[in-house]
Amino acid sequence: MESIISTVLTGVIIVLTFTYLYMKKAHSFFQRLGISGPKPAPFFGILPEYKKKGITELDLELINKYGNVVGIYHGHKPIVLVADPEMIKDICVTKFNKFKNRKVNLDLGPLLRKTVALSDNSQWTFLREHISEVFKPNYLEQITGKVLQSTEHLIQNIEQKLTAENDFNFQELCLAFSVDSLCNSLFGYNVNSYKDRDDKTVNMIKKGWMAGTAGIARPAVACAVCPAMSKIFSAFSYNAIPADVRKFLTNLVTKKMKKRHTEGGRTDLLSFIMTSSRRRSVIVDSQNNTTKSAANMSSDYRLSETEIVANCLFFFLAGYDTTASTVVFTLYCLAKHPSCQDKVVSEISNNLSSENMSYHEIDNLQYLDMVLNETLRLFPTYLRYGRAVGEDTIIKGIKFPKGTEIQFPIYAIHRNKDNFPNPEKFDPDRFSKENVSKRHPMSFIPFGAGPRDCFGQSYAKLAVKLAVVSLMQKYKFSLSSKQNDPPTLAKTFYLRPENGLWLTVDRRMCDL
Ligand code: HEM
Repeated sequence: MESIISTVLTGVIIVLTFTYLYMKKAHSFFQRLGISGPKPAPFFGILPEYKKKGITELDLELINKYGNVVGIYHGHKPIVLVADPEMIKDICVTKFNKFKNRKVNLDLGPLLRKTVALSDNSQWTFLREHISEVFKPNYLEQITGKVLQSTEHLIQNIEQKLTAENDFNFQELCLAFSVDSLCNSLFGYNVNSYKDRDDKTVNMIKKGWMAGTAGIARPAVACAVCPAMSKIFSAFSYNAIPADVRKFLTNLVTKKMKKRHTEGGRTDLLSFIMTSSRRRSVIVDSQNNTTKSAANMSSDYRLSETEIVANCLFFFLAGYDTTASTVVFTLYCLAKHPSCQDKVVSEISNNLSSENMSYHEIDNLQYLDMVLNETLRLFPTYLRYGRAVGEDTIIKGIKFPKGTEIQFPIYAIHRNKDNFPNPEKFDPDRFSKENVSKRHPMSFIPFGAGPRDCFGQSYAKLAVKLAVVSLMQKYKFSLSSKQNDPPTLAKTFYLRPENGLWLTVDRRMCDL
């Protein structure tokens, strides 16, 4: 008995000693590179701080205390936060080829692996080239009417609410607008999901969104604390997107593709993606591991079906919450600053000629653009983005070893007084042409930067502007007494108000 106990004890001591030595070595990474940062908590590094403070407060604190380059640990995984605009330019633009990919520490499954955002090197180049094209103005012009249909639903839902009260939470309404607008723009599926809460397509998309965003937090933490876990997840074929969502979306997209293939004549992003992919000469379906020459294909499209399904799903992961929260924060800023709201309203009434607003008319509203940029400066709904170091590189005397992960703390960069004096103040004039030209371009990066920036930004800006214009034409907004000011921010990866956003709505005497 005694010998069993002593063997077990010896085993435990050996395991603990190895774990301790591993942790010590992992947590000395930044010391060896001469990069400063907070002392990591054993095993978890900085992870517990996210729960306490949220990314926003934590990033502000870190950059204020340690400067524009900070070393932090997610569990045992080192991450360099870079907030220096010149270094951001080097990493994202000038030396892009050395920092082309994102660092993926957990394989999210074969479907998400085929998205532009999570693919690497030549697969990324190919996907990006074909898919990003459909977000160019000539295509967006054709889907403007579809986004407008979703703004009509938004107004119907507000009118319904106004029969009972004029004080309500806009977060839910705008989330519904965002998913409706994406469904309509992407597949021509015109839905009012705020009213029709049982809509199966929207519910499946929301389930996929939840699984692909908040749902990956725990597995990601497990891999950060114990890197060997990523192998275990792979061995068990971990898939971030539940099987029923994958099956539903695959059926939906392939059915819609067949219809477009046989009938044609659609104006939605899916049709545009199919057209754009025709130029591809070789088709690789990595799920089936097959390669075909496009010339031998009888079908009309050239991206594999799985690639198209994956990227359609990703548009919801990337655009659903971010677009909705941007509408909500813009309304909040305008409600809080009535003189800016008046300026937006007079710009609309002076410049918009017809009921049916065109892409170009909306794009020409310069003051609205300044308001949106200033909102995104204060409330960048995507809080951090990152790059992996592809080869050892020295920037401004700091060595970035190959394989290291870099993240850019957008919220802290936008609220740094060196970039934006008096940073807490809402002042759209910061985005006048003259003022923009005086600033470093990388001090404002709500959509990332360089060849791998967000190509959905043109769609997101169009959707937000159409929603804001449609609402301003009908209603006047002020802050509700139920709304705390400034709004408490949720401690999530995407920026959103914690308890929704409450606004008071009054009908304008006559529509603009
Ligand atoms: C206000 C809304 C949005 C914000 C704030 C936002 C922000 C961002 C940011 C910061 C990145 C990382 C860029 C980089 O690494 O340099 C990104 C990437 C991306 N976003 Fe967005 N996004 C928004 C909406 C959308 C929408 C609506 C779509 C698609 C319909 C979209 C699709 C993408 C894609 C595909 C990528 C990856 C690009 C690549 O890896 O090449 N985003 N977004």
